[in-house]
Amino acid sequence: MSRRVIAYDSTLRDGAQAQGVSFSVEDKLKIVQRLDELGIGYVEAGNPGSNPKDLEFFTRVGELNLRHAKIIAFGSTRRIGITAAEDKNLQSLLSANTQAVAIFGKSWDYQVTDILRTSLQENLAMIGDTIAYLKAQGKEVVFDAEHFYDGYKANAEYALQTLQAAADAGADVLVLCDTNGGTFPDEIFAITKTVVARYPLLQIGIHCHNDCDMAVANSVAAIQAGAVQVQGTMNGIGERCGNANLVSIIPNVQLKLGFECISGAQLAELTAAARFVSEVANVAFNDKAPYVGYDAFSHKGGMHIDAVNKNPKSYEHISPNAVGNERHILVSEVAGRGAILSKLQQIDPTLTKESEAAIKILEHLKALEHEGYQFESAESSFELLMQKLLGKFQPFFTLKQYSVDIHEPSADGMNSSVTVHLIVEGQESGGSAQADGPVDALDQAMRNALAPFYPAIQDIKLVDYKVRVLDSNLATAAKVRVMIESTDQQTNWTTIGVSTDIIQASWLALKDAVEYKLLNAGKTRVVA
Ligand SMILES: CC(=O)SCCNC(=O)CCNC(=O)[C@H](O)C(C)(C)COP(=O)(O)OP(=O)(O)OC[C@H]1O[C@@H](n2cnc3c(N)ncnc32)[C@H](O)[C@@H]1OP(=O)(O)O
Ligand SMILES: CC(=O)C(=O)O
Repeated sequence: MSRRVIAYDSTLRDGAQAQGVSFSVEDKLKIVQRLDELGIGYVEAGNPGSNPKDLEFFTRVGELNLRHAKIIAFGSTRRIGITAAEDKNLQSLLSANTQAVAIFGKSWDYQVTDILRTSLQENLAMIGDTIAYLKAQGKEVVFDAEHFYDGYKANAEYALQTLQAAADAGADVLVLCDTNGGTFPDEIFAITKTVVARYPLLQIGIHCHNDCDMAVANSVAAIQAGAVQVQGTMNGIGERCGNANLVSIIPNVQLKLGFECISGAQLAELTAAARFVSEVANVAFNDKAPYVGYDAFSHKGGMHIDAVNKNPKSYEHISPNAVGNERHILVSEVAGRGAILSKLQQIDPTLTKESEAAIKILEHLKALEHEGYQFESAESSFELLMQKLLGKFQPFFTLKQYSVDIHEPSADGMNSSVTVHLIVEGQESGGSAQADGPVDALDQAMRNALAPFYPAIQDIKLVDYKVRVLDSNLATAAKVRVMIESTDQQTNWTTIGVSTDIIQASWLALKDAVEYKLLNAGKTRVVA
């Protein structure tokens, strides 16, 4: 039977120590619920002695109907020279009313003398008294040995005495912390192995920080050395460079090392959970994140795409489905025919890699990318391009002319007036609009001209508009690339335009956005 590793999440405690992160009570409750659904064993949810928000959270978390996660309240050992019962922070910790608590204590001699400014003996008493007191209140106690690895390297005998004080007082789990994140995996492995051998009856845990970009590797090394509890945060958010990223650790230990951590069905929720937490934390999601990033299974090189089409294992270390992610085939100047074939076959199933059309479209794609287009992020423009080059597309409208008038100072914020003349269904149709920018006015004027013929375009909303200057050494004569993301509330799609004129680049991207919507709304215009 495979060994079980318990995932212990500290997103809401150590993650909340990340620069720029501040969770509301509602945020915390939502995240706890999601972590519970993911099968996380422990959720360290805050420090009740720290602030009223965390105290309120602990009064409300009982409303959730949790199935997996035990909620942990976190705090430090008692203050110097008082009893545990007299310590206000410990009283707050108890008021959180959780079944389990985590206590951190110093295990590096220098930290005791220089930071706590007390004797090594008093620190051992602080650890022992605190844990004994919490055990007497019926708590399950996790002891975080802060700076354990640095402490062990400086004074192994004392670092081990701190663990012994915790074990003697009845701690249920001894967690070895690489608090400064400066230790390497070989050291973590060797030191953890020594501790695991010393405490065969106690659970040993690992808590790593990412200051050398080693936190995941270090956590995995500790598990290989016998640790059974792994602490970390979702997406690795945390103090300084962050904590060990549970989103990488869980699939690593489960899929690569064969340990049991969460169920297969829960693992398939990992991508959605990681993105959810990032959204709630208001931290930009890392598209390059292993396992769960958008790019984790994106293939761009033509030879890679050809191989993945033949057998996904050729360039994928696991199936993206295992972690709830998906494969993306990117179309670009480094693609080959294999990259565009499946897209071409959706339009004309008779096409093959050897078809003249496949070769022609690939050449056209590469020429446009040389001009500044970038289709990997604008697949809708590429779909239209394929339709057009295959002679399958009949225009919904053609442009006769547009004129743009930008006037400053603006009257009531409307500085741009646009008139658009289109040919639709063989008739001329005009539209005009005023807005607080020329692109918005152009968009509205085009819709006004088209709405009588195609009411569906009223559903389209602009979600994002990005401009990138392509050859900046030409200053104002440079080409610009405009990318527009649109939505009709059901799907989102991105289109692109490139020109030396920003209005024309925007027009090209807007026109593609509307054509794509019309094409997909009815498909009536595609020639059979
Ligand atoms: C490695 C980690 O991430 S540990 C967790 C760190 N997390 C946090 O600090 C976030 C929550 N912290 C807080 O809200 C506040 O620091 C509080 C409420 C806990 C304490 O606030 P204050 O009483 O004003 O103290 P302050 O934060 O300035 O200083 C920390 C004190 O804790 C003491 N301390 C540090 N570690 C420990 C410990 N393991 N056991 C007992 N006391 C400790 C320090 O020596 C210092 O004491 P001093 O004031 O007598 O010098
Ligand atoms: C306990 C903790 O957060 C640390 O040592 O890093």
